[in-house]
Amino acid sequence: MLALGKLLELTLTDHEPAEKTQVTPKGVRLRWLGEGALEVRPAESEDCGLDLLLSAGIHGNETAPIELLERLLHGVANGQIKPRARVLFLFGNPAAIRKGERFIEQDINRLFNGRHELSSGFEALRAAELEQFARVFFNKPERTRLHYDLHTAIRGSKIEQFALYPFKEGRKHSRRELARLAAAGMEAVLLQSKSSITFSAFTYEQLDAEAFTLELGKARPFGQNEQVNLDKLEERLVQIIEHTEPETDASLDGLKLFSVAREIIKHSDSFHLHLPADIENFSELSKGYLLAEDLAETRWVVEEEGARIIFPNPKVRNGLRAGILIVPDSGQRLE
Ligand SMILES: O=C(O)CCC(=O)N[C@@H](CCC(=O)O)C(=O)O
Ligand SMILES: [Zn+2]
Repeated sequence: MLALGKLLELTLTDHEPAEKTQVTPKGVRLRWLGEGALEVRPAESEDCGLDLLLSAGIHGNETAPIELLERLLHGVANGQIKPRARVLFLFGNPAAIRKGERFIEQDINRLFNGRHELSSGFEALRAAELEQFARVFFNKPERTRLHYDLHTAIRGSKIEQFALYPFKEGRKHSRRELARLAAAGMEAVLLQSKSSITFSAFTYEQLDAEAFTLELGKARPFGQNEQVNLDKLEERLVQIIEHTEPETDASLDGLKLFSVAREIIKHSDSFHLHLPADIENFSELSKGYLLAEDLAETRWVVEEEGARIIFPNPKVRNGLRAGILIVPDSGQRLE
């Protein structure tokens, strides 16, 4: 296998490859762009016009998606996968991946869309660098742009695999992309209703990519991911890369849709979340339930019918989201 196919090994050992570009016997070009960043380019005659960004390890302890990208890259480097799309592989937070932690100083996934400029430290610098990798990758006109940012969650979930679809004023969520996600094994999609500071929000809002955060199961250390079944997603990603994807049925039968009712923001150290520590994502909360309290007698009471909670986390920094309250969505505003 070409040495550049070992991007994960290079990243884990903080090693810069001697040879930055390598070409497979079939004319597929692999180019190392920097730490944790590798571009794959098919021969011009094979290129199907899709630019696909695959990122993982934005949170360093979310290893199943990192292992998935490594398998795909090995497949490309040893000729088993025959790319017809340009693909950018990114490992988001190499220092945190090496330590097996979500982040070192601060959560990179709260530093996009300009937030890194208001901050400092290496995670802010890395967020700026990731934005630049994405900006350069998606700068070619008249090509289709797609970004999947792969994650796993801190806690168990009543719905194991789901996507978060960013929001931009005046832009509609695509039914076709949702059908593609369903075919890739996603059981639910959360339609965002406001701008955000995550990586997928950046590529969606600023680079005009179709972009998603994919949540794929529970975060576990390297080599302990046998409970995270990524077969359907892997199969679909190979088809997207090879341009052999079957036409997807545009009906969204079986795919659950949700929208954000409210983001729960932790304002102070007095923030208290009234949920059991082991509560699962998508747990239902009844109307009238006192979800959280904060200083100045702030109270978060559930008012919505059919409300559920995802990503509850009282340990986030003040000013950041400590959970998302979601409600079922009819899908009427899809394009
Ligand atoms: O399990 C959790 O609490 C967080 C899992 C995770 O990392 N989720 C992403 C979602 C990003 C998005 O909102 O698109 C995150 O919180 O960064
Ligand atoms: Zn994550």
